[in-house]
Amino acid sequence: MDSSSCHSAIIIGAGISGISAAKVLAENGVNDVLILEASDRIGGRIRKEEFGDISIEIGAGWVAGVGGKTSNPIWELVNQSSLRTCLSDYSNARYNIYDQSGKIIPSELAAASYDKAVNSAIQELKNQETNLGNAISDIPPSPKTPIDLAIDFVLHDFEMAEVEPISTYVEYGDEEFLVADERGYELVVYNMAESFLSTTCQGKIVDDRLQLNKVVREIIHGSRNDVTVKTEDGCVYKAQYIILSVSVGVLQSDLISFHPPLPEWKTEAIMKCQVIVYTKIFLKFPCKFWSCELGKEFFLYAHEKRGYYTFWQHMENAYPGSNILVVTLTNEESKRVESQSDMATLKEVMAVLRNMFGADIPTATQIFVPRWWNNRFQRGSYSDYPILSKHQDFIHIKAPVGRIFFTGEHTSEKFNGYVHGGYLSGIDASKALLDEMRRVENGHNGMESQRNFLLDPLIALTDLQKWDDISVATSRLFLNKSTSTAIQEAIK
Ligand SMILES: Cc1cc2nc3c(=O)[nH]c(=O)nc-3n(C[C@H](O)[C@H](O)[C@H](O)COP(=O)(O)OP(=O)(O)OC[C@H]3O[C@@H](n4cnc5c(N)ncnc54)[C@H](O)[C@@H]3O)c2cc1C
Repeated sequence: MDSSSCHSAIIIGAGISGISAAKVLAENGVNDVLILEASDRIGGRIRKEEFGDISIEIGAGWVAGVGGKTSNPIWELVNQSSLRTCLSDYSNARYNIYDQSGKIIPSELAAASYDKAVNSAIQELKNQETNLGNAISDIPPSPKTPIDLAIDFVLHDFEMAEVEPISTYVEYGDEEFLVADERGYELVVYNMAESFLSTTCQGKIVDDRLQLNKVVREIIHGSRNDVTVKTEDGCVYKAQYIILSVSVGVLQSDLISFHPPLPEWKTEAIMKCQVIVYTKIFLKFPCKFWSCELGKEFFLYAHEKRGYYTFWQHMENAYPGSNILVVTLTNEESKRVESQSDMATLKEVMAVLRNMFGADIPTATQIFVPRWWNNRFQRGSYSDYPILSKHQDFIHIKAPVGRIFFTGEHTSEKFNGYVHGGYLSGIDASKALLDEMRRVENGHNGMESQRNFLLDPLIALTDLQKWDDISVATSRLFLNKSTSTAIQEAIK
């Protein structure tokens, strides 16, 4: 498959959404798909690394949402791949809080602080809902003490479902299973890819339809018949359609330029979406010095700086005898640590651990600090929408622009931020593309198909009643004259 041919579709990105999209197309007879992936592997944010004789998950680690009435599709894929998993019970974390002198905070105090944090989060949510955010009397006091800050961090940065219902847990159940398997969580993506791409008997993918190390830099989508994609190494590809599965962090960056530029409604939706940086730092020790009793897997460190090496997990349940601890940072702390040397981070981490467990503990022999923020193919860990996000924001972030379809976890209204969100969004995007291909095949001309693409976001603008308003919207969509005439006819 050379770069001069025009493919039915090019999929940009080979994370779980790109691969699930490609699989659906292949299953529906669209076989001349080309997948362009910037890195040297598939899986994207599902990624294992060898560390201290085990496989660590530096990206997604858990199947979140298990045990409910409906089965999480990722849980099914994990089981079909026979991946070993381990139930995570966070309920005790709030009672395992160490202060800076190594004392465990009494459980009554911890429970009271937790209740206070939940109540104030609920109050804050009510304020937002009733638009009373400015009423001084209703603003809950912000946490100040180390224990309140530690609990606030866990409640908000770890999406504990006590405050508002989270679709993942409502729909699929509230259990979480850590993938603890040498083959890695990414096996799910590899198995999916191998179901439609050729592989060697050693399981290596050798199929021209997957091109690794292809960094897409430019998408030219002005033509009415095809789209042109240019990569960093100077290659040019053409396709009838594009499925763009890069993260919202990448869309917010200048890695890919669009000619003509994306319409304003699309760029607004992209820029509105928040990106969370979530960093799991792995530490290998010559021996254990922490408790491995039941209910002690997760523990917290209370410090006057919010999120300063707060959330800890030992890996003995997942990998007995591994002597590995994991500490999780988010957002500003993640960015701060990404910008310093691993040795500087090790020094900070050891000072924290010595505060908790005493001066005599051994220094870690290995450290692994993932850098999701500085990775130009990610620019963050996952999307996060404000609790009261509008349905319309999701419609816009997902809506196609001409021949470009959008997918990825950030396009999933219900499950953004999760592996299953990425997986399901890939299926959705391909189904939408297949519908469009069928419409064209059934004799609708390009104009009508274009009209369908462009009406989707218009329909979402529910306040648009009059043609005047539609005209404004069509100009925002960068329509040419003939296409806007088609829309005018369509709405008569
Ligand atoms: C640290 C961390 C922890 C997480 N923990 C969990 C968890 O426990 N449970 C859970 O359910 N989810 C978790 N997630 C979220 C989950 O990993 C993601 O939601 C999901 O993997 C996203 O898949 P995707 O296909 O949408 O995007 P990606 O996996 O990011 O795929 C996009 C692909 O596009 C490629 N790309 C980018 N730019 C270009 C370009 N210019 N040209 C070509 N290719 C490009 C990238 O290299 C990447 O392979 C976590 C994520 C992170 C980072």
